[in-house]
Amino acid sequence: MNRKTLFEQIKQKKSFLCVGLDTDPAKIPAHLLKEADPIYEFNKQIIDATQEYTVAYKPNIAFYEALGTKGWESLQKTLEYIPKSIFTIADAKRGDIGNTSSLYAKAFFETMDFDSITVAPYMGIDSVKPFLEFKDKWVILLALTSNEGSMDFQLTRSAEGKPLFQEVLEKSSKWGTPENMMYVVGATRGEKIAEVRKIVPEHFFLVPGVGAQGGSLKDVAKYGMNSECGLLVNSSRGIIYASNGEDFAEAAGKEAKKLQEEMAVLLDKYLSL
Ligand SMILES: O=c1ccn([C@@H]2O[C@H](COP(=O)(O)O)[C@@H](O)[C@H]2O)c(=O)[nH]1
Repeated sequence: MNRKTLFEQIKQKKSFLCVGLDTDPAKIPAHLLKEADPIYEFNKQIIDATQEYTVAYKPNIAFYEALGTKGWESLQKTLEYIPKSIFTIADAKRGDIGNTSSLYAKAFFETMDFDSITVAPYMGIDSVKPFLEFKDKWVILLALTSNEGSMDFQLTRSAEGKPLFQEVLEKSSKWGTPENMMYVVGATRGEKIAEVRKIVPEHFFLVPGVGAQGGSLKDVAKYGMNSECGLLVNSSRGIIYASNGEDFAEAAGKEAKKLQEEMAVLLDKYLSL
């Protein structure tokens, strides 16, 4: 999917919500466990209940690969079930020497037809470039993550006082363009999002950390929105585990709707959509 189509979807749905499919067999409702593929059945019902409110789905690949062959099958079926108008993110956090990255790109962009993949920047340009060679596919590079440990490296400063995340943004933004590269920026970092926005004014940000991790949607919009929205805000557990009873899909739909309604207000406020 290209940037224009993504922005059209955001305007049409008045939403920049990404629903995270972090589907854990230990957390899905008991009545689904009798199904042949409980993970797929859970995802299918979550997708049915939330697709009206969301512009992206983000399966976290760890939850599927931990289950071996069956997990990969559930992932493939889930991907095929997601409507083509909705942006898909393989949250796989890959990146390796060039020839290996080429095969990761082939796995997620050709063998599976994801629109985008999260990539770690640590190994540098040759580990990222192979993902950028696919038309209308996206690299979502980790820039400033939502976890505590982001302080260990990302926020440490060079002798000149520049934080590492700034170096990553400045350098990597020359590898691709705002048409094929986004950045992960955690919602838990509040006003830091403004610093990132100054360095990369045009790029989309994938923003995890609202919901279960406590980040503020209002702050994300205030500090991060640009003229084409420029945000995909993810919530995983806050939506998909809103209930663990038979009403799980309905409860997920309600949570997604609540976030979409807040997003519609913020889009009106900052973009007059
Ligand atoms: O900085 C990051 C990068 C990725 N994630 C991922 O996003 C979701 C968040 O899930 P919640 O349940 O909404 O907290 C999850 O898949 C993480 O691996 C992140 O949280 N922070």
